Amino acid sequence: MITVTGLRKAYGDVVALDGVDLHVGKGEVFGVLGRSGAGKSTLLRCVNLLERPDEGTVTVDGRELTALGAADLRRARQRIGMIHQHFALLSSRTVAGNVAFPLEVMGVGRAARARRVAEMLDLVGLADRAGAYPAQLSGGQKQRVGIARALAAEPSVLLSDEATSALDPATTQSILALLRRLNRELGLTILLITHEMDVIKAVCDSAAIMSDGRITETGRIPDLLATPGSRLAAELFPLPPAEPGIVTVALGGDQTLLSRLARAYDVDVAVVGGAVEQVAGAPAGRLRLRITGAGAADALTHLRERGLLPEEDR
Ligand SMILES: Nc1ncnc2c1ncn2[C@@H]1O[C@H](COP(=O)(O)OP(=O)(O)OP(=O)(O)O)[C@@H](O)[C@H]1O
Repeated sequence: MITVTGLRKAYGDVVALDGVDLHVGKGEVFGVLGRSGAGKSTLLRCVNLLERPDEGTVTVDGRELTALGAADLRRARQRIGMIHQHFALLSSRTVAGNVAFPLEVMGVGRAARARRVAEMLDLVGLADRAGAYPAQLSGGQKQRVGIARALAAEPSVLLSDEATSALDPATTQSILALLRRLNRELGLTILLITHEMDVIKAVCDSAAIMSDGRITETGRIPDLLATPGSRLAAELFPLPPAEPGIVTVALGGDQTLLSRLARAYDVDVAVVGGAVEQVAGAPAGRLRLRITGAGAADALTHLRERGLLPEEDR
């Protein structure tokens, strides 16, 4: 749905993007994680061409944006919604007026606009606040307005620029849950940038780490958890150094792995440490295990062959 190749962008001597390749599949929630200054915002602004890259291509929903002229680009951009850290609402307009704004720009008629605004406010749970002004809303409500506005023109892609960074933890979780629901119900593809691990854990199917204008790691989160030396896995699920005789097992979608292992190989499996949490709605993480008994070596071979011993080769 989003493909970026060889993206470069410099501001004078500062190289913000240094050859970025990225692919976000249709219906995926994809998170780009990185420290301040890594180039995340620049990447997001290049994806909808608010910023023109010096080199490289950006393709969204089958159209190469970097090859379009101004008028075509304006139309293509309508298929890309965006939400912002500080909401970027118009303070002189009501909630309904803010959501209607992109539809007015597109020339949608009054009746269709009103219908669509009501539908969007219903979708984000703000039907009763249509006449309120942004100053009368909480941060979470403001971001819901931002989301309703971003989706008003029925985009296929939503870009999220640190959308929960200004919100408290409980509100953050409710906004992330809303994004996940919109992803499921509307099939919306979401590309988000964040510096928060919890955001990645809560909503993302896939993630990339960005550092100094480059993507250093990318993949589906369960795959990264099973990848030797993965920095993302280590940051998502930090574990102390392993002791001798203890193995680290990646836990992905297979929740009955350990009981089946114990039955099949006649081994005892002791959990001596680990970090497991809900990742995009399913349990995932890493476990530290001591596996003993007659079939221990075969059990380890079974895990190794399935690529579930990510720390073994390090
Ligand atoms: N308009 C600009 N003019 C000059 N330099 C810029 C501009 N935008 C970004 N930069 C520089 O490019 C680099 C990457 O910035 P960018 O904002 O993309 O990083 P980021 O990962 O989003 O960080 P943050 O989370 O702090 O916004 C930084 O060194 C930044 O100072």
